[in-house]
Amino acid sequence: MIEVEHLSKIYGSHTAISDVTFSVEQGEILGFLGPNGAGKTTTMRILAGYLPATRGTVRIAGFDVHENSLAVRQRIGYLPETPPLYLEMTVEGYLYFVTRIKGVAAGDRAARIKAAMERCNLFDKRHVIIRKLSKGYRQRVGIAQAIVHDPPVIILDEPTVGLDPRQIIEVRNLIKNLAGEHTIILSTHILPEVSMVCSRVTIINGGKVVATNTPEHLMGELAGGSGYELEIAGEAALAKQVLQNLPDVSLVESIPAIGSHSKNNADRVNLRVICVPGTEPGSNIAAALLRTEFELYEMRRVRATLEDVFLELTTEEKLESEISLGKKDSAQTDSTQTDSVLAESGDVA
Ligand SMILES: Nc1ncnc2c1ncn2[C@@H]1O[C@H](COP(=O)(O)OP(=O)(O)OP(=O)(O)O)[C@@H](O)[C@H]1O
Repeated sequence: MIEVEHLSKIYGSHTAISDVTFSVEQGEILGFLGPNGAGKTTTMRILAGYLPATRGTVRIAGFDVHENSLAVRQRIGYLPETPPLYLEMTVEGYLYFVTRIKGVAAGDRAARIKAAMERCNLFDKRHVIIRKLSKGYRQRVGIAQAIVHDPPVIILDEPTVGLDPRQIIEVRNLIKNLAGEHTIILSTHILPEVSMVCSRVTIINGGKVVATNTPEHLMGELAGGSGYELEIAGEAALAKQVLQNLPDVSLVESIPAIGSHSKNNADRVNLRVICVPGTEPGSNIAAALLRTEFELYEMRRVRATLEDVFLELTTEEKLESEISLGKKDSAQTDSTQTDSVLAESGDVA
């Protein structure tokens, strides 16, 4: 439904995006994720036909954005970072105005406006002047204007930015409910938004696409899979040898004490076992330890998160050649660019 190929945009001497390629299938929600300045808004504006690309092509529903701009505009709904609202109009009056400029047939307008207001939970506010609405309601009006002509494709640029946690949940639910009937591309720098709302994600950094896949695949493959943390009594070197020989175990390493008992018992050993992505050798690990008469005091699952993937792909300095579950902490400390992303993700999760 959306095909973006080798897209570049150069502002003067500054390359904002370079060779960006991805596609969005009919009915799916693609998250376009990247840190500040990565090129998200530039890409969204080119997709929506508001900005010409320097190089590359965008096709929406089979139409080239550059060559068939009008046909594309009729088929997309676009919510820019700042919704284009006329503050002195009522909600209903504004949506009526939008249906007129989007070319909705006169006989269909009332029904389309009612459907959009109901979808966005705005019906009770239909006679209210937009200036008097809260930011959350204004965002709903922004989404209503993007869907009022029932476009097959919806482009949303940072749709939850500046909203409070309750409004964020409402807007995310609204977006999820639009999927299926509509194809949606959603730009964001908020990690939980992607896991909660999107079926696939394209990660952009420094104007370049660094990964495209499902959140689950990215977490499983790129962040090195999941693992287990163990507290046992016995000799660390021997335990490592036993565990390293098990199928589906890719790495065994010592870690600092994971519980207070560990700190108070000199014979306790703490280990992290990293597994081959997609495998679950937990029961084999426990059985092997008990068979070799190690005492097992604690065993817990550690899963890689989308944050691990995001940090790995968007942190300027590569930390180590191999990603391991243990790298997350050091990555968070080293990355200044992604601190705000992580702080924000914590706020709203
Ligand atoms: N009109 C412009 N002229 C010159 N440079 C620009 C212009 N618009 C954006 N840029 C630059 O292009 C790069 C990408 O900007 P863009 O706004 O697309 O990023 P973004 O991922 O949307 O960032 P944010 O999350 O902060 O909105 C940035 O380095 C930005 O400074």
